[in-house]
Amino acid sequence: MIANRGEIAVRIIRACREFGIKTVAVHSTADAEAMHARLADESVCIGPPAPRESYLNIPAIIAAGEITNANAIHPGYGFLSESADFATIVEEHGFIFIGPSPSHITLMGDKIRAKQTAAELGLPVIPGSASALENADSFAQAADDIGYPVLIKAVAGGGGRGMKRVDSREELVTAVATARAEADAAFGNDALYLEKLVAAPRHIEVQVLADQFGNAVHLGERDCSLQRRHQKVLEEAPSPALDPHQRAEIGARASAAVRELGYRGVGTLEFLYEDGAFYFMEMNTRIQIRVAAGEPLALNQEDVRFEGHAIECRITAEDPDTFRPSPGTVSGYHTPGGPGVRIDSALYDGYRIPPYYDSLISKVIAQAGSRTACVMRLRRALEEYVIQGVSTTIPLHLRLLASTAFAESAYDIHWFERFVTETG
Ligand SMILES: Nc1ncc2cc(-c3cccc4ccccc34)c(N3CC[C@@H](N)C3)nc2n1
Ligand SMILES: [Ca+2]
Repeated sequence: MIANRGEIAVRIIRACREFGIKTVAVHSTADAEAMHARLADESVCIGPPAPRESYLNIPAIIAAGEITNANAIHPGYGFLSESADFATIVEEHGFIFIGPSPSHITLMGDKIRAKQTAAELGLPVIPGSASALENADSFAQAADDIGYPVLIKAVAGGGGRGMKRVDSREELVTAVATARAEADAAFGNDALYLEKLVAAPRHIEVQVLADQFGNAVHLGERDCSLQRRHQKVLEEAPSPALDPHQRAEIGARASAAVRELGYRGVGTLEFLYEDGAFYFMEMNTRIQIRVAAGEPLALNQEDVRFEGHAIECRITAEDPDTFRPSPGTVSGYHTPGGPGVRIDSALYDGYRIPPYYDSLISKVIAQAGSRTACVMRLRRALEEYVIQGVSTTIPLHLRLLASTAFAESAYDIHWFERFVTETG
């Protein structure tokens, strides 16, 4: 059973069908005609459109698993995928949770413990306070030790929420008070800590694969620096910023850390990268169906080859200049094709994009022998893609691919937000 919707639910259903695994979809009343509900072997309505009454409604999701006799629940990403409570309840009800263990989710949800664990595993971490800080004096002392500018972060935070940049001693007290109130409101936990600000980094995600027999390999990295308000806009592999030596080095450290952690499954280790230095940020983990079935890895690091280039554009149903959401009926739909082009989407001709959920509607992925060829192929695919009836960010992606900064891969995590402001 897939406790999710949209393109990720479609992708999971496709993977299951190729293994001959029966699938159950859950959907809100707004998603009764959605593709994931149609593709699955069975589909169960779990409530009204509001996420807290449907895709975040744990009792309704568990009940759907019970009445369909599901034996495993896959959370996808977002929604309940990083909720330790959900993972625990799923396992308590006798379902396999196809995701990280509740203890791993809890560990990675506590940003201080996650950093301590990463450091113990030999990963480079961002200089900062070893624990949460209480009063203004301890913040002032820690900030003087670290050196301004510093970043105040919520221990229970993540995804960019609850971070506050502080450039001088004068701003510190107010910033701490504001950050504490925001953390309490957002996470019900006002614990804060301090880190040295990494001013203009790239965001690099290293993919690792491990089985429970102690084998772990890394599958290279994705550069996810092009983002807006913590939503990825475009991802590419390999990162244009890394040379083969750096790739091998950070990959080896990531797979060694996962091996040491005794972790099994597919995992992503997120790093900030600046001036040749990596800094561990967080670890996202998934369990692949095969590894969940307990099969040993069929490959070792020497078998892993890095060839060519791949770029993924994440298309949203938003106005390409104002980013105002643009739900509505897809009145005409034609997907690009040809060699090296993949479309991951739940759209179809006549589909009604609901206003209740996040605006990602499609991922266009191009692969080619070089970055230049990949950009040409991706542009051709985006120009071929027809989505009528709603606004999409396809024009913005074409502008991004045509920009000099992109061609020269001269961008950091902040560049895209400036680019849309200047050229919007
Ligand atoms: N010490 C220090 N310096 C700079 C940082 C910059 C970010 C950050 C800030 C803004 C956008 C980002 C996009 C991708 C990755 C990181 C960011 C950051 N994040 C964003 C979400 C959360 N994973 C941590 N932490 C940082 N920490
Ligand atoms: Ca993450």
